Amino acid sequence: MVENFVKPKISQLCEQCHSRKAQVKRPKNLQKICKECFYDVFETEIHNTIVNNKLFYPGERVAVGASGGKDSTVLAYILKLLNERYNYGIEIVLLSIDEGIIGYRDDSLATVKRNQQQYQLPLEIVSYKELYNWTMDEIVSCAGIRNSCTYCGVFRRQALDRGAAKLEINHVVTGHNADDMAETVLMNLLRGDVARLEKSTTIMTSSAGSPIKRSKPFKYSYQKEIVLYAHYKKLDYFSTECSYAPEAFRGTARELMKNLEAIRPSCIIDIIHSGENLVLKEKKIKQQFRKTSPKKVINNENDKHHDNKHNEIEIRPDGSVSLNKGGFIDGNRCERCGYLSSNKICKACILLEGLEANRAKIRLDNDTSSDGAAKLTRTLEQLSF
Ligand SMILES: Nc1ncnc2c1ncn2[C@@H]1O[C@H](COP(=O)(O)OP(=O)(O)OP(=O)(O)O)[C@@H](O)[C@H]1O
Repeated sequence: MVENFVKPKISQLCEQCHSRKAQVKRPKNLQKICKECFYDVFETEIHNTIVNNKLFYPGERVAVGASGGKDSTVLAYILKLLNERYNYGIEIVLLSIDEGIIGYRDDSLATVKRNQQQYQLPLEIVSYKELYNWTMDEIVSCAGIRNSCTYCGVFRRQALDRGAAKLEINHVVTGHNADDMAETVLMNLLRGDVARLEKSTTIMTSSAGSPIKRSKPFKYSYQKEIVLYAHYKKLDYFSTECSYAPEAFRGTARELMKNLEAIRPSCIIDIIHSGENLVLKEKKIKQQFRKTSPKKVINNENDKHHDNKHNEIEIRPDGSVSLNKGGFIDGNRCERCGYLSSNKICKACILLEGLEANRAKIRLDNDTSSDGAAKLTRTLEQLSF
């Protein structure tokens, strides 16, 4: 990807400073500028996003969700730089989640550990294994690869919250960029998911029931510019894609957006602006909920103690999974794990329940002995339905 930008054939003066030689064609607007002006506009745009949206307050402790990838590496570098340059007065900590993906996350965490040394920032690592007693490798071998992004997404969101809570930090910043956001708008639009569409461009969010807010300082930063910045600044980042398949529909939306971007570079920002200015009529939201009736619902019949609505998982026609939200009540705690949740049972526990049941079934299927049925009964009895 970087190769497209490394040596642009530009033999003219920078359109910004008009003194140095132009070396970069900005992916965002195709402006031909010198390296120094590129650093300046890129950093200043992020600073403006932070200031205009009042993302931080002096004295605030902020955790950077650090995956070792390009986005979060550039985010940690730039936040440290801007904090010193503009005196935000924030304290920055790196927070990494080890999902347990051998050959991918172990390598990227090695990068984060080097970043910790390079940027002299504290680092906290929280693993799925310690929180859930499952690694993503175990989840995929039990539940298959198809819905791996759903499991990983739910667990990571909660793990970032739990990691931040452990550090007594209320604010996690992530490296989600303009491309990610435009993709999400497109996906929700194409799916007709009007409820999500309205929220998809919000710069600061929090899960219902959680005191931990999440923000995206790269909301307006193009992925290509982030890569370019990391490349010119020689930042140390991990560039391998996750070993498990990306969410199928997101991949399609990404492809569509890349094609649109090739014709019209501003389309990424334009899609975000469209999303920001979208106002929905209340009546239409209600109609939308009726339209998205589940194609298939996994429902735990054994749950006699809880309202079954909380345990529904909808499998959409595109193979993606959505969990039933039930009624939101702020300040609730999950009845199983005790962690903050807007539902009686948090999403992570609902997924874990399905995984445990699946694991028991797999054990039985692989068990050729005659007392297999009795063993299954005993295993199911041990599960905390
Ligand atoms: N294992 C992790 N630990 C901590 N934060 C994470 C982890 N995985 C993702 N994040 C956060 O979520 C953001 C979006 O992650 P995602 O995997 O969707 O995108 P990405 O483009 O690959 O990001 P990156 O280049 O930073 O890896 C990351 O930039 C990072 O801030």
